Amino acid sequence: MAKCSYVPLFETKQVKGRVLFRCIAASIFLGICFIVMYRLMFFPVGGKVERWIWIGQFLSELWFCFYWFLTTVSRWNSVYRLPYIQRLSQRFEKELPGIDIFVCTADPLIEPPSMVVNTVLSVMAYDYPPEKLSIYLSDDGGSDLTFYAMLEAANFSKTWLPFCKKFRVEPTSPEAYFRTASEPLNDADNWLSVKKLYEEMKMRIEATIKLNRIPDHIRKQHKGFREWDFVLSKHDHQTILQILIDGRDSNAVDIEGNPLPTLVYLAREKRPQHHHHFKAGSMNALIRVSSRISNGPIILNVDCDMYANNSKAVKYSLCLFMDEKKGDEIAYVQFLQSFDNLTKNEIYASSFRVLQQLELHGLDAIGGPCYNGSGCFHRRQALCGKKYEKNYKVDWKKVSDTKADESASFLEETCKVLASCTFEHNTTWGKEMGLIYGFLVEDIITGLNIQCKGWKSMYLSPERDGFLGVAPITLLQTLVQHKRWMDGHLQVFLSRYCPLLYGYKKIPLKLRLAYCPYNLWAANCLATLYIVVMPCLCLLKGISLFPKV
Ligand SMILES: O=c1ccn([C@@H]2O[C@H](COP(=O)(O)OP(=O)(O)O[C@H]3O[C@H](CO)[C@@H](O)[C@H](O)[C@H]3O)[C@@H](O)[C@H]2O)c(=O)[nH]1
Ligand SMILES: [Mn+2]
Repeated sequence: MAKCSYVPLFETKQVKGRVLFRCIAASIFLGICFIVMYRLMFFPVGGKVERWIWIGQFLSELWFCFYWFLTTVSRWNSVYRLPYIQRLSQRFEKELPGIDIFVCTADPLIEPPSMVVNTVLSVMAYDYPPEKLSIYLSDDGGSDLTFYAMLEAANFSKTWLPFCKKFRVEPTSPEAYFRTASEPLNDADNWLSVKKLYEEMKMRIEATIKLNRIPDHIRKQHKGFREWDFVLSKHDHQTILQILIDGRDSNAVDIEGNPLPTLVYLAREKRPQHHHHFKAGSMNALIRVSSRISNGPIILNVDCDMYANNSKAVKYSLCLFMDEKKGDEIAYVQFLQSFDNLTKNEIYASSFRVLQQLELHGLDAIGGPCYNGSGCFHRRQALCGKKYEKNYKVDWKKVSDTKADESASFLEETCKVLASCTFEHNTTWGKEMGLIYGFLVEDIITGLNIQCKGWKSMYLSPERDGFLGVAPITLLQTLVQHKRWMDGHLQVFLSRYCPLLYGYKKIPLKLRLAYCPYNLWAANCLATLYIVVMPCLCLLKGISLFPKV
């Protein structure tokens, strides 16, 4: 392609309202100056207790000022990206790369297989050539119930994919779609019959879950069930790998004869004496297994509780990765995460609106958003630990066709070792390669590490949300999640990966500072507790905190 004909595949725009935001920030800064002046000028002279309380308050206030400064860094300059998928289709019609999609699930009781099925079907139905999509489900629950649900999904996809195309279904999760859509005027019979098929499938899955075992007549339907004869428990079993749909097989077609995406079920080996490293461990096993089977240069990671809500998301992300000028330095493209179970007043602020709609756009302007675990497209090489080198260029023609040519059963057997407990021994998996182990927020630390290797990341928030998930909505769920995140972030701050030090000379200072409000989220509790408790105690004791007039 001639260089002079370069037309960008995406544009970067400034978020509106910056001037207003900066005026408000300036006024807050002025307020802070007054507070500091007040604390210094009216320092109590009499009374030892008063003096110490005063100092405590002053320190708490200084902490909040510092925290405000950190958050302001990430909000100062916000940008958003505008991808042009028409240009992408025109330019790369034949060279679109393979996409490997990883869905993680861990427990059939907490994450019901009927939900997992919906997530898997939603990503199978992306508006993208199906022969270039490979979906991998990692089942850390090692459950034959989840495996059975995947068989049902594989079967239903033969109807669902052509249906999505015909009726331009959005969202492509059947549960979410049928919840709100009503039948069209034309071809209502067909529409209703597919809805019925879906409901029957859902009922079959739920009945099996209720039964809590796979009935014999179903067990006979697939060779894969025989694997469970050797499963001792969820924490003690061999690798189970089954290619449920082999996209390379010319017989793997939907009811209209179009090819289907590849669908793979993986339950990596688990043994009580080996640490499994939670989601990071399962992602790393998926990276290795997929590299043998489909080896897509781009990997999408979604949690099983987050379905694809925008069928164009793959193409949107490719507009960024494949842009000739700016694409080659991007390691990952994080999508805004939204939730479809939010309560009206959202009393626990479970959707993290300020983070999602403001701060991540700000981070995007100063080096890139963090990796948030779900709804994120990765460049395989960057995720596998490659450092960014100047003038690194991808030849999309070369990487677009890298599938294995061995038979599915051969692949099933030979890939098992890649997901075994001992495979990672004496390797850099979990340290330099793949997702990093040992942190409660493996996503954040992995994203930071990738950025420190010279890569950029970008943030996408299309008008129609890319992904919709399930947020905690009860107090208990919220406390558990927030505590885990706070712990995880503080752990990052206190580790050798502390952005301020680890990122020195690797990422911009602004980005290092912008990571800190999240890392120091837990540390806020000390100042907050002081400010909340002390004045009340003083009131009870009759200690005056204000200057006498
Ligand atoms: O041993 C495990 C534990 C969890 N998971 C999966 O990891 C995902 C995230 O777990 P969840 O309990 O839903 O955590 P959330 O707090 O909702 O997840 C957010 O925060 C996590 C880090 O704390 C990230 O891993 C997630 O991607 C991010 O969406 C789910 O799909 C799980 O199935 C596994 O695969 N194996
Ligand atoms: Mn979740």
